[in-house]
Amino acid sequence: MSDTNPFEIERLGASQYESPLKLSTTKGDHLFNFVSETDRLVFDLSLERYNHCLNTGETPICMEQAGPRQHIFFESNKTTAAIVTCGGLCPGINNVIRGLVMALHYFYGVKRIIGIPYGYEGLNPAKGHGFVELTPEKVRDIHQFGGTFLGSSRGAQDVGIMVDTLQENHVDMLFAIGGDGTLKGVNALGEEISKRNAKISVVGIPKTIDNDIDLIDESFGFETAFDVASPILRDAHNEATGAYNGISIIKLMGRDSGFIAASAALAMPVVNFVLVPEMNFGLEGENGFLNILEQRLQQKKHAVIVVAEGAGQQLFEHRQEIKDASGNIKHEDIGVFLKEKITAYFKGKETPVTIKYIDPSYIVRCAPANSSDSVYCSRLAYHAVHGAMAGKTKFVASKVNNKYVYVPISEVTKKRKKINLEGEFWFSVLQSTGQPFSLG
Ligand SMILES: Nc1ncnc2c1ncn2[C@@H]1O[C@H](COP(=O)(O)OP(=O)(O)O)[C@@H](O)[C@H]1O
Ligand SMILES: O=P(O)(O)OC[C@H]1O[C@](O)(COP(=O)(O)O)[C@@H](O)[C@@H]1O
Repeated sequence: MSDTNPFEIERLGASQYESPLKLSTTKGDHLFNFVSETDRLVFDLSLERYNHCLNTGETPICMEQAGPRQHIFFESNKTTAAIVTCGGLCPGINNVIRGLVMALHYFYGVKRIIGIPYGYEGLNPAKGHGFVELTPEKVRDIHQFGGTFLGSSRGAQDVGIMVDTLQENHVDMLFAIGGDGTLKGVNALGEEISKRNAKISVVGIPKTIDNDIDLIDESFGFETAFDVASPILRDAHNEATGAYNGISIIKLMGRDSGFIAASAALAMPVVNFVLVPEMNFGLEGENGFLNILEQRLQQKKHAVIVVAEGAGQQLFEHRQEIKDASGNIKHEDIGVFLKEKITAYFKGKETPVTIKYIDPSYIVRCAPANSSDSVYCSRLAYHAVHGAMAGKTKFVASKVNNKYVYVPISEVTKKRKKINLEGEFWFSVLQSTGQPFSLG
């Protein structure tokens, strides 16, 4: 946020050009419904956040209504835009790329759009990836596919070198599609750009299937993730019921937050246990997971367990902290661990069980976006372009309390969003599964 007014989204300068936006209809041309620049709002605090601010005296977060501005900062036909995708894959990345290119080209007449290959690595010339020229023809069909058309990467790059690359290539605006790490990167790029007094707008479009970005309603692709996971759970249930004391264990992604596992279990209510990183559960003893599972088998003769990859890490005795190239902790394999523990437990009791272990993590992550996410991705992309063209910088385009808004990047990277184990969402999961409130 700017030093002068903590409520404002940063701007590169005063908007100077008339927006070229027009909508043609058979009834004649009419202008877009522009969002007034004086309509800066501190709005959309949830009741929970409102109470938090009241109790702590914290300043409410400024969000601006997203949408086209009548006066824009960049002269469209002299503008160069760049797009980069970083971090793990997620359904909908290609829809966002496509939406950005179409909006830049058709809404504003931006002629030069470059794709940065392989994440922030592509902004380091030493890596030799070059650039990809992006046109409407090139991106026309990419929304039909999962993954990212541009490629992605993890790992730190020198911020100074990246800004050098942007300046040397006359880039006016950079759109970075990524999660927590990417957005921190956008912020760092924005700081360096300000130091150099350069007029480059940097914009984040939050992406992660873990749905762990703070403040925003949901990250795109998250809904597709549990949509894709649902039939897998259905079939895992068929496997479990097809054998006497059948147990299916399905591992889903969720490094620090268990939203995919919990939502998938609600979407396909055949699940009996959901284990998420937010829980601190034990295996042994009367209330331990193994005993509760045994009771379940005695009553129903089958069980379906969904486990998020970051769950139960406290159960590993000699845990080594291994990190990926970006510094994210790589968790021990809780799925395989549970399978072994359950096998050993029932063997010790001479109880026959049939265990099926299913890990669809990467299949879920690289699926194409479903219709609902496709709508969301297009709208996010259009709003990101409107904000950048108006000269706003260091913001994310997103949806908060069901409204499209611009939020200062620094506000969404302060902490990760997690399931509130005292909240209605988690209680619904417990009610749906019949799982006890605490395990062990
Ligand atoms: N504080 C930071 N400053 C600059 N770049 C960062 C920062 N944190 C992460 N990055 C970079 O952002 C990229 C994506 O981060 P990563 O954590 O892998 O994925 P995600 O964006 O999905 O969380 C990586 O290239 C990483 O080095
Ligand atoms: O194996 P990879 O590609 O490093 O990714 C694994 C991680 O990526 C995710 O899918 C998403 O993580 P990011 O938000 O950091 O992109 C996590 O659920 C998972 O832990």
